[in-house]
Amino acid sequence: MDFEPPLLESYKTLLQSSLGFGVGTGDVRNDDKSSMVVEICELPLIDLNLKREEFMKEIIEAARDWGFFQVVNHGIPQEVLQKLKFEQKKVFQRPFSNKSQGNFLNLPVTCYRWGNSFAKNLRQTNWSEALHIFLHDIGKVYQEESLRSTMDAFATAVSPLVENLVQILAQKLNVPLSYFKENCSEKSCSVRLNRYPPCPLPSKVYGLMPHTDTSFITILQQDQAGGLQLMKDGQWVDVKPVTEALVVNIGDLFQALSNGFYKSVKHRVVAMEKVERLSAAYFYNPSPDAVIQSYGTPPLYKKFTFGEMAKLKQKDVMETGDKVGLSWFLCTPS
Ligand SMILES: O=C(O)CCC(=O)C(=O)O
Ligand SMILES: [Fe+2]
Repeated sequence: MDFEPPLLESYKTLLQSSLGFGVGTGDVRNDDKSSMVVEICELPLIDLNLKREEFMKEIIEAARDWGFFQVVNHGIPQEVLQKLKFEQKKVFQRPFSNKSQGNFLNLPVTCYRWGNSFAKNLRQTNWSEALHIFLHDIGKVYQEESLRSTMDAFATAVSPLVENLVQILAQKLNVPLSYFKENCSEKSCSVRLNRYPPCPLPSKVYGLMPHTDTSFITILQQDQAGGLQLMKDGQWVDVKPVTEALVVNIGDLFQALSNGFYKSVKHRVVAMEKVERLSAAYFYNPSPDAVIQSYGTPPLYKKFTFGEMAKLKQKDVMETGDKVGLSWFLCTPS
């Protein structure tokens, strides 16, 4: 299994110190009272074949109340999604030495991530590996033609869906209709392929640590393994996989733009002992110089550029293992 990243080895010190001090239950899934109960519940499931006014209303309500929803009849051919899964499985089976050395697939060195080298405690662990590719870099993967063309087909198919969704969400606000065309492009959006290997200590670490996405919105394809959870009314809730559905979630930028009307909700992936899990996320981001302002009175957040936010995030993650995110820009700091 020379493709597996040495996750256990990398978390050895954190695991040993947690055992030594016997912190709480030692189970990251129950790391605060609010997370003791995990309910199985179904997110709003929205059919994009309904009348436009009907699904628009459902989308706006779900983004406001949940920050998450699932869509069916989304227009992405199942064949593209299945092919992506196949290619994704294949690419992660390349030897770890190959994946982790710079220039993997002719991509920038930061494209491949495994575990979390900044983790300061077990709540910041990721039992996973990921390939994060900006759309304008997909062409660089020319030596792996089937992976390149499949990622290209995925990005091309998701693009009209994501543009449709942001227009619907923006219509409710006073955001100029040209806002997204002017600020978001191929250069700024990205795809992240995630792989969660089976984990021998699923109660000690996360598959993916709790976080909010920095994007405007994220479109996610998850497989049937389950494990994705979101925070709803102070409790962790399972996002049960629905065949042929895609998960959509609001990111920090839309929360800011909507003056807090739409919610960027914390989510995480629990580690699983027996099964491998794959997911693919499409992040709809603006260019670094895009100005994000809160459309609402009084504004909750000061104006900021996406570049400023990204820099702060990087600094916070390096120093503390986690990001502060939008709170940096609150008009009245909490
Ligand atoms: O794998 C998942 O289901 C979630 C992935 C995710 O939250 C992310 O990549 O930001
Ligand atoms: Fe996420």
